[in-house]
Amino acid sequence: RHAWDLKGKVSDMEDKIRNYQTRVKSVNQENEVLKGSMAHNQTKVVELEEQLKKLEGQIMWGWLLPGREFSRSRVSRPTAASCVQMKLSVQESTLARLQATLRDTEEQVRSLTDTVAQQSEELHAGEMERRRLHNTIQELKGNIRVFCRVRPLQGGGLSKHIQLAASNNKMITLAKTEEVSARRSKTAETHKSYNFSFDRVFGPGASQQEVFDEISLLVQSALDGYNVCCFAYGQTGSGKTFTMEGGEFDDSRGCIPRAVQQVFRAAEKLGAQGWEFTFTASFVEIYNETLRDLLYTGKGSKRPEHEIRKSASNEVTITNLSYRKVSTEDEVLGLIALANHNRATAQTAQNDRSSRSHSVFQLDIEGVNAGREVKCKSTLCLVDLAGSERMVKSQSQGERFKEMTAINGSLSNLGIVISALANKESHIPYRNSKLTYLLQGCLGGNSKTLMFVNVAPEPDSFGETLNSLRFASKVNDCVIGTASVNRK
Ligand SMILES: Nc1ncnc2c1ncn2[C@@H]1O[C@H](COP(=O)(O)OP(=O)(O)OP(=O)(O)O)[C@@H](O)[C@H]1O
Repeated sequence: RHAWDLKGKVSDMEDKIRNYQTRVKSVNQENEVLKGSMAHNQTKVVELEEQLKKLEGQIMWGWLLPGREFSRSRVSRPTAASCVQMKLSVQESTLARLQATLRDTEEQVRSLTDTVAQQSEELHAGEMERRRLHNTIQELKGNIRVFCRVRPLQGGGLSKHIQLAASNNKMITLAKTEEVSARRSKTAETHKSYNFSFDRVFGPGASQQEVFDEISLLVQSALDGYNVCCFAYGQTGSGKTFTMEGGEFDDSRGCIPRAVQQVFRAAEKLGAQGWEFTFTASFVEIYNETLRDLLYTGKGSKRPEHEIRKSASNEVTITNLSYRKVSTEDEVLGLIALANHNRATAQTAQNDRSSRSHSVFQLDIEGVNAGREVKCKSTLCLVDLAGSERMVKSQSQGERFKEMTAINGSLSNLGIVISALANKESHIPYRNSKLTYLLQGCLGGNSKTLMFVNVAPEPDSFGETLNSLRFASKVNDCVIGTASVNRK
């Protein structure tokens, strides 16, 4: 392949991965068959050994008490003795046969054990190779990706000012026709259109499953030991929460519950290859540059304050935050429900608060393959950002002004951090906002980042949509360095 033929390389890699997956599947099946036949043989060995013992007992019995069973019969002693002799020799030859079978079976068990060990070695090598190939594909696709998602109009369909390219699912055009005053109080029409292209554009008809299919590869990367951060950006009501959390029905579930399901299912499969995972979940809200624990269950009056801290090993933690060890999908879903309850309580106290706060769900993943002394550690971070509308539109005052300043500050700092990372600047201003400070482990060189830009299709959202798409396309232009796996 030519060096520029990234698509070709991706498709080669995908073919390779498919081959590996088929091989791993068939090795797994062979393994199962071998294990079954080994168990069968082992039972047979036990049976044979028992038979052997019985026979040996009988022989001993025959030697010690020759003719015992014939003593009361009418058969004469010499005949009885020769009968016993015959019986004994039959038993001795059976014994010899059984001993030979036993030796054969033991040999078979040994060779099956060797085969199982060799196949589990191959399986492990296959898994490591799958991880390498998977990561190469992710790197070819880019460590920062931007997806655009257009929400359906209230009554269905797509508004006239938004056009999506049917050919490649990657382009979106915003078009506007305006009347402008011309000479002698006449008016003229001007037509303006703005084109944007992203890694993927989802139209209003895209299902939650279709959207998740695109990010599930990144979720796999999180299990393979890479930090992954996925966030939804867009104005209030554009579909961020729907994309991240989704609705209550099975097919309307969003990225967070689907990602959690994938993580637990994949971890269970890897368990068969000796991997053991531990998961820690946390859920935090950033409102007006203040952190709030969404998994807090204590008294409202005793809510602690939180600070972001960075350890010597550059790990970001939050003081007094609930870090919950979880081991099943249901436990995490329970925590998400608790977070929603906590958010709803704050929402009643302050109208529309959730639109004006960022919510950050983090799942810390630690994997150990004790038999092979391999470890990996990563964080999957899924963020529903605050509404991105500009200050001018909301004509904010007082408390609202403070909120808008905090939101605009943190969102624009997010853009600054991403572009500083892309430009490989020596100083990355993570500390300028709580959001970037908290996300610093999941942004940048050692991570894979995905941004959703959510778009509302209503004509009166034109300005905000244009603004969001401009921000997203700046992020899209960033190429962030190669992610490295957190493996020991
Ligand atoms: N793709 C979609 N398909 C169907 N309904 C959607 C879609 N996206 C969003 N909606 C609906 O549109 C409404 C607004 O969406 P949502 O609450 O997700 O927006 P948001 O950007 O998170 O807003 P906020 O900033 O207020 O939290 C909701 O009723 C949601 O169910």
